Amino acid sequence: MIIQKEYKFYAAHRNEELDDKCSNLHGHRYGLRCFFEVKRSGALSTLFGDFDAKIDPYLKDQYDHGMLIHTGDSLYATLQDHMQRTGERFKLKVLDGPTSVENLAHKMFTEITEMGFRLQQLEVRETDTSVVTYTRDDWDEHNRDMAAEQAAATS
Ligand SMILES: Nc1nc2c(c(=O)[nH]1)N=C([C@H](O)[C@H](O)COP(=O)(O)OP(=O)(O)OP(=O)(O)O)CN2
Repeated sequence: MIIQKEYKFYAAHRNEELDDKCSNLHGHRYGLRCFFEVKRSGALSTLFGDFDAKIDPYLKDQYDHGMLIHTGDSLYATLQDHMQRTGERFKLKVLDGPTSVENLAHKMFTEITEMGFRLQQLEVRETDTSVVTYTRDDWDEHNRDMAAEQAAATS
């Protein structure tokens, strides 16, 4: 059985690798639609509130009104330098790759899985017209690709 739950957060980002408007620092209202695999026990399965109790604070603490940033983006070093010099603290959500919806979906699929939920798929909406549907198969393939890249880098 699948339970669908929807969430949202606001965050800044840019994609420094793209040679267009997306390399400008800008913001989105990100929308998440989670498809959770659950098991029924009697009249109920996982309570809707059990998802919210973990996912709402996770989004508030780690993503909402923060900035998604790639460690390889030159802006990351600049922001770190600024924080060190001024003592000011920015809420940064650090990704190992560019902050595309595809990479964000991988990170969030991993983090929600680590909370103990089993996702069948995750939809991540970046704009009014663009949504990425990221399945468990996509996640498995992404993990395999990342492991292979890491092995190649260390060999
Ligand atoms: N496959 C992907 N394509 C694009 C991504 C991405 O993450 N994965 N990201 C972007 C940009 O970050 C951008 O913010 C969104 O771009 P775009 O859809 O072109 O923005 P619009 O303002 O045209 O949105 P509308 O809702 O269509 O007005 C680009 N591509």
